[in-house]
Amino acid sequence: MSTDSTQPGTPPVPGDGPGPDLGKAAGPAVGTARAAGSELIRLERVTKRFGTNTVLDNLDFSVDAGKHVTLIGPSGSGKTTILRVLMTLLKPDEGTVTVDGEQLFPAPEKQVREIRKKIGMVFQHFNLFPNMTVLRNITEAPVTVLGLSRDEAEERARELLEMVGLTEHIDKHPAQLSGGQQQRVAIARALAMRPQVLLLDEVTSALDPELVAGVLDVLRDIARSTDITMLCVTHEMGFARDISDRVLMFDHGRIIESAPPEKLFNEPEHDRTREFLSAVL
Ligand SMILES: Nc1ncnc2c1ncn2[C@@H]1O[C@H](COP(=O)(O)OP(=O)(O)OP(=O)(O)O)[C@@H](O)[C@H]1O
Repeated sequence: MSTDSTQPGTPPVPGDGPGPDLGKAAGPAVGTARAAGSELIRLERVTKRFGTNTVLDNLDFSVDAGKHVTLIGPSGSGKTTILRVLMTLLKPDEGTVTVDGEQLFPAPEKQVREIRKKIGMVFQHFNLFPNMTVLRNITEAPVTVLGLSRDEAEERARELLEMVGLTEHIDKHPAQLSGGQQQRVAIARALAMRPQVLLLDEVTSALDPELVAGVLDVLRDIARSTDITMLCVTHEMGFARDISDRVLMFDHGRIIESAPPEKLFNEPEHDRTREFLSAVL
């Protein structure tokens, strides 16, 4: 299937819009090259329950390489749970999850580790190592997990810090930075692993309002100038509109509407989507 698909019952919406222009990638290489258009993530009939609470309900969707897909919907509808399943932080009760053609549950530990290297995640709370400098925060995993030399890792880190506009803060510790700056370090740290897909979980929710725009601008730039696949959970509808090839509207653990942003935001088909958008826009 050449476009991101949705669960059965959701009408397919033609046209994901243009994919990223792979030829115009400027700045540092942030992802691992992967044929655009091939399927990178697939969830099939995924159900996750916490006790009697069904948080993901027989969910099907896929994301093609190079696409930017955004999950929106009310609080508690299961958006973050999807990202946590992809990160193998949670195991679904039913269904299959495939990343780059390899199944995650069950999978041998070595395979899980290899799949995890293909996935970068940025969390709501930046989760930086407080005792390490900015540079060390970014180089640590490439050195210890990927086996890069420290010189190679530092060269990559410097390119990424330039991209997120933090070159002059390279030797500082997280506590010396604003929340927005810390989040930009977290973005650089995720990209330093050259993941195929970047998962973004409400990355601006913990920031003071005046710091939100700087972080979103960095992410817009990454979306525009690189070929990385993005799966974002966000309450920033303007951002979702700007960067997404497809927006998925969640409610009660199901995708109730899936469409390119211009369609979903301008002409939503479902009453629930209209109701949600009128509350948040
Ligand atoms: N570890 C857990 N144990 C029990 N319940 C959980 C756990 N994690 C999530 N839940 C519940 O699962 C439901 C979905 O949570 P999730 O965080 O995925 O929602 P969300 O759509 O991302 O919400 P928000 O927009 O507020 O972040 C919620 O009812 C939440 O309370």
